[in-house]
Amino acid sequence: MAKDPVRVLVTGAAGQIGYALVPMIARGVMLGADQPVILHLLDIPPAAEALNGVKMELVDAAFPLLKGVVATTDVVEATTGVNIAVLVGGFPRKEGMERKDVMGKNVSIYKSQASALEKHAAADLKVLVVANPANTNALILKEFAPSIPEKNISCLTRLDHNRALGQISERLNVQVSDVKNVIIWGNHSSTQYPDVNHATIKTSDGEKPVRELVADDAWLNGEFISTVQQRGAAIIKARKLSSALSAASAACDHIRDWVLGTPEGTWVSMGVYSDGSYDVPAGLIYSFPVTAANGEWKIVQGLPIDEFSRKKLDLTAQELSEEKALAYSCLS
Ligand SMILES: NC(=O)c1ccc[n+]([C@@H]2O[C@H](COP(=O)([O-])OP(=O)(O)OC[C@H]3O[C@@H](n4cnc5c(N)ncnc54)[C@H](O)[C@@H]3O)[C@@H](O)[C@H]2O)c1
Ligand SMILES: O=C(O)C[C@H](O)C(=O)O
Repeated sequence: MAKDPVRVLVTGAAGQIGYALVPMIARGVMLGADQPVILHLLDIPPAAEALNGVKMELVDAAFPLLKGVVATTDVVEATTGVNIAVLVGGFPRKEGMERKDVMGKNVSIYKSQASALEKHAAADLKVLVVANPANTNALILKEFAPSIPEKNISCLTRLDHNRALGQISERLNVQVSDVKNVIIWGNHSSTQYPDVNHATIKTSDGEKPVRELVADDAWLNGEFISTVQQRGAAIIKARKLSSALSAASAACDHIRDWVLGTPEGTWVSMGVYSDGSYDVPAGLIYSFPVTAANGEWKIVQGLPIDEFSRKKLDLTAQELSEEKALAYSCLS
């Protein structure tokens, strides 16, 4: 029997990530090739005409899985009945700006969208915040939507995770699909800690540690980390626009693994509400290694953390605590 359609909201749908993301969702990349979807697209009035153009193209693409498109500038209409919300709407960082510069503009959007989602979305709503500052926007959303379970609110660090896989694959000239279990800890910002201490590569002799195969700790502890941390800025410098196709693809990976489950023996990185695991302060949205099954994620427990890593986990937690305070000061 055909499945009932899932309603997926994309905010900022007239923007560049939105333009890359909505066809992926309509093709089944996010929820599977047998899952019909109804797309809810929200943007603000100045972008209404462009948003309508996106809707026209979705109709023109004749996606078999796409059962309807609601394109609107009305937050209530956009959020009504949605099962999944991918929140991309906001102001992106431009060349030379730090994420903190976009804080004030964005957290107030997330406060108001929290209320709309709380009132109008489906009871099983899962939220992915993409717009920066992604962790802190997600935290504000959580705090201003107290009836949405905290386990249903997340932010995107899968792009950073995928970037780390990509760097290892390039360095060793191996298939990216043979690299797994890197971790992004902390903030989706330049303080994030891309950690390869538990990462492995599939070889003809079984799985081998990334550290052993790379055999260059100076690179792994230095340039590798800074390349992943600074990749967003490098894309902005090259494109004069922030990453879009890779962000859209990562958003699909994030929701797919959350809803359909992570492969056996594999974890991914998700920004989720901290419960104090790994001595990360509770009450932050922090990126952890997670596995998922039956639509629920779980933080991978018990990984040994060495002294080098500990400092980096703490540094990015510190930044998130400061962002939280700054967000509240912007809202008051
Ligand atoms: N977490 C990540 O990995 C990651 C990666 C790339 C980009 N980003 C962030 O994603 C966001 C979107 O990036 P983009 O390049 O698509 O930007 P963009 O400017 O092209 O698109 C943003 C869209 O949001 C709309 N918008 C603004 N306020 C809104 C509101 N209140 N409600 C609904 N829509 C609203 C704008 O009109 C615009 O169409 C930015 O904040 C960017 O920094 C995050
Ligand atoms: O760095 C940015 O602001 C853009 C985005 O978050 C990215 O990681 O590409």
